Amino acid sequence: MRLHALHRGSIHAVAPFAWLLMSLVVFSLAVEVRPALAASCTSKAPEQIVIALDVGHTATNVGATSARGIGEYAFNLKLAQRVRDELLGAGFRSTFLMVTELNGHSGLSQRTERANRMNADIFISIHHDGVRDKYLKPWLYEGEQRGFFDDSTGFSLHVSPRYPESLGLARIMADQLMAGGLHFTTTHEPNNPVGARVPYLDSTRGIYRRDNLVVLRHTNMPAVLLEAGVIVNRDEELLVSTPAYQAIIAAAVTEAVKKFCKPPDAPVAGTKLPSGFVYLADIDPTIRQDIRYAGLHNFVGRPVEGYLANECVLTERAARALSQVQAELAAKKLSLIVWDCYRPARAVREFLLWSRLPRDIRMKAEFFPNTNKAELFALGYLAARSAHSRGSTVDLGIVPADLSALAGYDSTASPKPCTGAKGQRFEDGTIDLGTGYDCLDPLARTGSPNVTAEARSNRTLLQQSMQGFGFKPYSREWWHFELADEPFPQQSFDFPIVARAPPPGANVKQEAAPAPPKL
Ligand SMILES: C[C@@H](N)C(=O)N[C@H](C)C(=O)O
Ligand SMILES: [Zn+2]
Repeated sequence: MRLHALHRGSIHAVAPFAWLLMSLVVFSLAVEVRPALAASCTSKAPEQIVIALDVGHTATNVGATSARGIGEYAFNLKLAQRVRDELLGAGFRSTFLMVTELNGHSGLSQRTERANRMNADIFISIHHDGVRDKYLKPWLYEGEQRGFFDDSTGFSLHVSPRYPESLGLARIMADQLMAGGLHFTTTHEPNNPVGARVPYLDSTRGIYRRDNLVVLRHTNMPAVLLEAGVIVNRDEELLVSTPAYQAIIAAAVTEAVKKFCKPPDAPVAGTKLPSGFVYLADIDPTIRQDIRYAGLHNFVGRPVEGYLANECVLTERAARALSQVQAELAAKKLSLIVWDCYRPARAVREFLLWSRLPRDIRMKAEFFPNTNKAELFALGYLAARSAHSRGSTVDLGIVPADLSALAGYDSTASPKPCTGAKGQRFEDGTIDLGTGYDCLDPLARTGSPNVTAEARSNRTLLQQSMQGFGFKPYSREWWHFELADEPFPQQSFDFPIVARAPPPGANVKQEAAPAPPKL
């Protein structure tokens, strides 16, 4: 992929390529996370799962040029054919190779329209990586002047943050690629000038966040762009062309599709919760919910592992106690809002891994402006064995009962520190509680004298309301409460949070998938 053509921040630097840039980006950048859906393929037999394999670039607009002068398109086509054969061989009989002739924006729209029209379950765009032209070093190959860059190696995966399912697919794919012995590239990190300079969605797996790639944003299905290797690297160009390398990629993609569509441990919507657990919405639908770790607006800046739905799951005992708090607050024309409830142990592991990556500080400005990320666990803002995983702990605040809609989160807007005064920090609709939620800062200490008198009194109201029904507060975080008499005091759970079953009697229509159009 031609990198200079993809990075918004480099418009001036790449003026000659502006037309190409225009063709690859869309300018409506407000990011809205769509509700997590179970992958549509989980309920289908392999031969019914429609897979659109998009060959990146075109025969006349070839993308990056390899160290030996070959257009990226040729690499993409060959690899995509190899991946298609592997998928077909594994029983995915509805795999279609998408080759586009049109260049520019129309070509990109054509790709997404085709995939949408054919009701594809999965969209995978195959690419090979380059670097910005100005970082290429000259060399002579077979008498021709060529450009190379040997410092970059490895694969990368790119997804739009609007679709949590895409991130799920990318994570499985990255794991498979690494299990095949490949490593991911750090080329595209924000502070690496040679690459796309985009944030990670998962820095442990080489998954980058792409807000503005047409093929990822406008496809109506889980969509992943795979950069299979770096063809401006002289060794890697040779490596990616070998049947052995292509076989690893093909096997990894196929295995990822298998796991994504038939995950052994990923229950689909409506799967029964372990005994003793409930969906809070089934116990008290009046309690507002904004499960932050299921979306982008949290301190890691991405949906966290195990949070596949924006649903509060708790032990029944905790949910019933919370409902009593809610009834008491309703008399004051107030309501609870929950931000985190049961937390799968895998999410805690992800927090731990994330805290060890010093470069990933994208969310610092809002969530921990004054705290060193490496110390978040030591300082007690995060627990390595969290009470949340026992199912009776909840993070919550108070909103006016008549609050209409919660303000949307725009991840592209300038961050507002959570320590700012009400009106200056993110407007979460709560009464003034002194900081935003998950403000990992001394100001969030429940008894902090440094917040306004109104915030102190509101914290006291929250604390007294919760203590009245058996919850213990936590001195470091005004929003965190643990049920004292919890049913599972010694256990840590790790089941994923999935969507609730539709209410009984709901008319769920099962439509037969239309035959995919000929490409
Ligand atoms: C991170 C915050 N929401 C939280 O819940 N912290 C406590 C200490 C935890 O991780 O259990
Ligand atoms: Zn908490």
